[in-house]
Amino acid sequence: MANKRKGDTTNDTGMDTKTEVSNKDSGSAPNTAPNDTQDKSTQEKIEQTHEQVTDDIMHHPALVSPLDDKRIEIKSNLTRDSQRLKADDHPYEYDVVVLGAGPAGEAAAMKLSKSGKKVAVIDPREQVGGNCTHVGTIPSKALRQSVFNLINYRRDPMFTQAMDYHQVPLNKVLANARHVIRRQVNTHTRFYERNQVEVIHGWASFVDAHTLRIELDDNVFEELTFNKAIITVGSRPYRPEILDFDHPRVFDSDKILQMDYAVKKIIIYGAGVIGCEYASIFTGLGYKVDLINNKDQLLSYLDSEISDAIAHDFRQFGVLIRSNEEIDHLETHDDYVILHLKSGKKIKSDAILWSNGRSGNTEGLNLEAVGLKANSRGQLKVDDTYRTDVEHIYAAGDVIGWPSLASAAYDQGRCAAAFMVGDRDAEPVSSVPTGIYTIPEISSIGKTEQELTDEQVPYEVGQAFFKHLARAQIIGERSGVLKILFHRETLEILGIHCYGNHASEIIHIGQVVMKCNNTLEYFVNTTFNYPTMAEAYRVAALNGLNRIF
Ligand SMILES: Cc1cc2nc3c(=O)[nH]c(=O)nc-3n(C[C@H](O)[C@H](O)[C@H](O)COP(=O)(O)OP(=O)(O)OC[C@H]3O[C@@H](n4cnc5c(N)ncnc54)[C@H](O)[C@@H]3O)c2cc1C
Ligand SMILES: NC(=O)c1ccc[n+]([C@@H]2O[C@H](COP(=O)([O-])OP(=O)(O)OC[C@H]3O[C@@H](n4cnc5c(N)ncnc54)[C@H](O)[C@@H]3O)[C@@H](O)[C@H]2O)c1
Repeated sequence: MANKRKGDTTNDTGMDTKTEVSNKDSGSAPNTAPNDTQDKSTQEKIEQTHEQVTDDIMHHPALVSPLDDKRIEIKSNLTRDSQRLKADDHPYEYDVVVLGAGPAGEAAAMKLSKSGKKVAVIDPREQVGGNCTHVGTIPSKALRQSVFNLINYRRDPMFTQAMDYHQVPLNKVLANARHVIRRQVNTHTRFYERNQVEVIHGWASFVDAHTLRIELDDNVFEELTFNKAIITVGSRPYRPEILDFDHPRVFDSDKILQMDYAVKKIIIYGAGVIGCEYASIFTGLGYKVDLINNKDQLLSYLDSEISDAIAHDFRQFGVLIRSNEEIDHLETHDDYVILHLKSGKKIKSDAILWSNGRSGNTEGLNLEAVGLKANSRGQLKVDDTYRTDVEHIYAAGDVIGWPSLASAAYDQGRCAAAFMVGDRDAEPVSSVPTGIYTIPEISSIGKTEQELTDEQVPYEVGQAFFKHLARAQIIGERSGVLKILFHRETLEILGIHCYGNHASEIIHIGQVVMKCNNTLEYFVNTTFNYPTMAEAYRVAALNGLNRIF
């Protein structure tokens, strides 16, 4: 539970108490003030709130809801007025500075603030949320949802006939994503405001072990001093020198969000998570896709049955998977590109999306000034407490490499801060589920069949195919499977692998059961709602138990 501090304006439900006062003023809440003194103080509070509302509008003119033109209520002046005392004994301006306002930075800042530290978060973007909100997880998932809806409309005979379906440019399909981003920014801005974390917009680089230089604008710099720092600067697409990303037909996962023309055919180079998710998005939009994989299997770290299933479905939807291939060079023309592969193959297409890896954003940090060095992918090495080789500097999120997921980045940031403030129960992030938002989704936790076979663990498999589940039939899910791998003697659950829509949600039921050290019998001895997708666990468990003799 967070420490409640003087000046904290949130109550225990997370609601803003000043907003409640404002509601009373507008007559929407019952007036229960019992005496004159309280009436007077309520009136003062109302006036203060009105002053603050005007102040907020002046300082955050952009924070107006796009849907109803209502000002987003935030408490901007709390940060400016905060008279927070530094908890630590040191001569610096801040207890901790956090470099980067993505999920890792935000979680670190919230934990530090709630532990009573004076914190500043620095990020060059005008808005918080990091690459996750602006170019990564959020836009790609919102885009996927729009495409998913489009696919369902097209399958429905009622709409197929009514809709004159043409190829739509990607940036048009992104309209919904823009709303989601805006809402996410508003939500996260309030978190910073309410937790009195100062957000400074600029590029940070180290001057020495306790000083940062911030580029606020072109050639406008400011310096600040700090006792400790957490580096959460995230990552960006890796751009090999042989490609010209300024060319209008050459894209990476950031630039693709601006694609303003429709294409018929696209090459996706790199069949990792980003490449596979975009293969689903593009085929959903009706594009033909050449997916270039430098390995022999798609997403080879997945259970091979699941990996085979996605490859099979991709082919059905018009993706041509080219395995064990490597780029030689790319020929660019005004309205097409030709990819030359080392195997001698040539592929002509309207555009190319390069989705082969990411690099940590450490280049501009002047790490030498603090005695740190990033690896060849721009990533920093940390120990189990997220501490770098320099004692007072920690790092979390994409910049430390594995697993490079928003889900884990948030937990890593919080844990890094917890270790920094000396929480006894802090634990490093170790077990992370996979959630891949292809169409259909893939999600898994624990070991794969290949791993268990290599380790000579006597396991058994329980399966449930979605097509047999009542709920799946009702909602029209035709493909999908849930696989539970369990120890055939102890019935311990060793791995859960799910392929099909809602897989990324379904997996968490199994994750909890695993985490609580329940065996496969839990799913048989527990009554599930019917009809649900969760019923897949009961079906799979029974299927597995029937294999035991
Ligand atoms: C297309 C795509 C889809 C994805 N989908 C998913 C998904 O579905 N699920 C999932 O869990 N993960 C997904 N990810 C991964 C996820 O987005 C990242 O793991 C996550 O954003 C990492 O968070 P972070 O806090 O480490 O950094 P980021 O989100 O990268 O934020 C870092 C911030 O630091 C700032 N910064 C950089 N340099 C400096 C500097 N010198 N000074 C100050 N600030 C600086 C950056 O501007 C940025 O705002 C996806 C990624 C991509 C690219
Ligand atoms: N749903 C999700 O969870 C989701 C969705 C999209 C992206 N992501 C995250 O984004 C990250 C990037 O995904 P991806 O598909 O681009 O690639 P990837 O990390 O899967 O790697 C693709 C290939 O590029 C190579 N590579 C990686 N970084 C490199 C670098 N800096 N220089 C040279 N080669 C490099 C890798 O070895 C690999 O062969 C992944 O780590 C993934 O976790 C997650």
